Amino acid sequence: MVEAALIQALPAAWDVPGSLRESMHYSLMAGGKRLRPILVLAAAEVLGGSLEAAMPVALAIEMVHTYSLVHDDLPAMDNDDYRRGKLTNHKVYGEAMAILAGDALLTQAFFSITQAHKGHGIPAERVLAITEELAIYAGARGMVGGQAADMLGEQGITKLEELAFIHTHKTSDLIVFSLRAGGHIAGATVAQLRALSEFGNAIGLAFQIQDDILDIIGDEKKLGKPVKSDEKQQKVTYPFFIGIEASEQKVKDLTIQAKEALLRAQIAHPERLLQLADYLMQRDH
Ligand SMILES: CC(C)=CCC/C(C)=C/COP(=O)(O)OP(=O)(O)O
Ligand SMILES: C=C(C)CCOP(=O)(O)OP(=O)(O)O
Repeated sequence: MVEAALIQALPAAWDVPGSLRESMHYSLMAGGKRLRPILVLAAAEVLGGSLEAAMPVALAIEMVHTYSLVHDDLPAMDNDDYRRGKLTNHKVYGEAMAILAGDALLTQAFFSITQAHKGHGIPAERVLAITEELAIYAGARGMVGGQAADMLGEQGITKLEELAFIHTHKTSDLIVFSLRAGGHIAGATVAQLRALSEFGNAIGLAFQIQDDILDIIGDEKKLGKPVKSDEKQQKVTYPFFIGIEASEQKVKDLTIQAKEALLRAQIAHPERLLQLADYLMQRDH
């Protein structure tokens, strides 16, 4: 469903310069795992919300995530040549167009969110809450702040708490947003939203630690991006601090913690989200 909707997210009728459209389309359709949009849909589903109405928000978060990866790969940041098994955006379209494609995807995400109200009748106050939360979780107080702390910290991080701050904002915040946004679509209560946040914070941190473990022991072909990239950039990660075995244990503990948070909330059928937590922990791709 997500793939089919993403293909239509940039209508041909829109008057957009050709190479900008191509550059946006290239990264959006490069075939990621679509984890964040799936979390939006799953959170809406477990709370009895409509998947169709959640879709514009699911697309929005994939646009924000894709922009963040296009910019993360730039020479000024991680300077990576491959992403999702293909050449990175700037390697194909040049740095200027990669920056602009990222900017345009971020802006387009806010347009997409409005369509949950305009096209699907989700009450304006819920869509307003989603818009406000996207600005917070993706911006300076969220993902951009986490990325900035990552860049500023690079080799100077000496405490696990500093690393946890980076991971929480760089990675968990978009995951938390995705879950809460699905909750808002379905009209979640404050307690349910809190449980979704706790679940998201725990699986988000587990996901980033797993990503850093895979950077050491993973298979480049399965991952679609170069391994040993953290070592090359001398990045401080959980495996660097506490070793691979303790990091693997931490991923397991966080997954249990995430599931417990969800089970404490009054959600009749949380199965879909519980399955996703297990999938993330076991992922090797
Ligand atoms: C505002 C910006 C640019 C945010 C980027 C956020 C982000 C999660 C980047 C990927 O992290 P990573 O470098 O740990 O992952 P990967 O190994 O996929 O590059
Ligand atoms: C936060 C991290 C670790 C960046 C990569 O995210 P994903 O692993 O979800 O990337 P795609 O599947 O979307 O390419």
